[in-house]
Amino acid sequence: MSDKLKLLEVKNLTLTLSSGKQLLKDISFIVNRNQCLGIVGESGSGKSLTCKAIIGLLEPYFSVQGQILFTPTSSVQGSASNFDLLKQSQKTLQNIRGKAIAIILQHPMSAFDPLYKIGCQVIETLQAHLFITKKEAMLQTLAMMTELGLEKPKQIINKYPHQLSGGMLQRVMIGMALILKPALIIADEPTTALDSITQFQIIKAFEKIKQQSKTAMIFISHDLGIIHQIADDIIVMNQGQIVEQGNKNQIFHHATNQYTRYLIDTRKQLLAKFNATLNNNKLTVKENSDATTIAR
Ligand SMILES: Nc1ncnc2c1ncn2[C@@H]1O[C@H](COP(=O)(O)OP(=O)(O)OP(=O)(O)O)[C@@H](O)[C@H]1O
Repeated sequence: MSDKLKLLEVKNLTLTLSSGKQLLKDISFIVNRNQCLGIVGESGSGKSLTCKAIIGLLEPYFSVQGQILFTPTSSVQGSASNFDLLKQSQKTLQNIRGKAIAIILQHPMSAFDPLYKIGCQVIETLQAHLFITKKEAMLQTLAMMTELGLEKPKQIINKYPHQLSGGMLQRVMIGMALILKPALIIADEPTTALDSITQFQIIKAFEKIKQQSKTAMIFISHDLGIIHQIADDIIVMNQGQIVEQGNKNQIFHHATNQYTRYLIDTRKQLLAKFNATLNNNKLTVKENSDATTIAR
C-alpha cells in the first residue's frame, strides 16, 4: 500500500493497568486519507480506549506501549510532519484536537459549555482555528446550519445548548467539522443516543463530510447496519483485541472469525424477526438499512 495514502497508523498498541491487566492487546491498523474506518465490537471491547489513546486523553495511570503515527498534509504547530501521537506534549495534542483531529462523541451536550449560547461557542471555535473575522465566522456558521437541514439558523445560534435537541447539537458538531476540515474525524457512537429518524439524518451528514471534505474518519459503533452504510474498511474488536479486519465486503460476506460471524448472524436474525413482524403489514427492511428505509 502506498505510504502517501496513509494518514494514521496504529502500531502494536497495548494498554496495561498497574494491576497487570491488559485492556488493549497489540492493536494495529491503518486509516487512509479520504477513507472511513469502522470499528465494531460489543460494549467493553476497547473501542473507546483505542480512540482515547489516539487523541491523547488517556488517564495517566495507564502504561502505554506501541506507536500512533500521524501524517497530516499540513503541519501541526509544535510537531514534525510525521510523528508519534503517543510522544507529544499536552500542548501539541491540544493543537491537534479540534483542528487536525475532530472528535464527535455520543452525547453532544458534553461538548458545549451550558453557560454560553451556541452561536458564541461555534464562532469562537472557528475564529480560534481559522483566523477569520467574527462576521465571516457567523456567515459560515449560518450557511453550515442551513446545509445540514437545521431550520431557522439565526434563532438556533441564540439558544443555549439545553434548548436544542441531541440531534440538533450533533449536527452543529458535524457542521463545525465540515468547516474546519480536519485531517481526521473520530466519531465515537455519535448516533447511539438519538432516535432512529435523527440517526438517519446524522448518518447523511457524515456521508456529506465524506463526499465534500474528503476527511478521513474513524467511526465507532456497535450497530453493524450503520457501519455498513458509512465505512470503507472495518476492524472488529473483542476483549481488547482486533479479531478481524478488512474491507466492508470481506467483513460482511467473507468473515472468517467466529466472533465476527456471530455479530453478523445476530444482526441477520434480528432483521429476520423484525421483517416477520413487518410482513403482517406488508413492509420490509433491507439488510443494511435503518428505520427510514422500510418500504412497502
Ligand atoms: N479509565 C479506565 N480505567 C480503567 N478501566 C477502563 C477505563 N476505561 C475503560 N476501561 C475498561 O477497559 C475496557 C474497554 O473499555 P472501552 O470503553 O474502550 O470499551 P468500548 O468498546 O468502547 O465499550 P462501549 O461500547 O460500552 O463504549 C472495559 O473493560 C472498561 O471497563
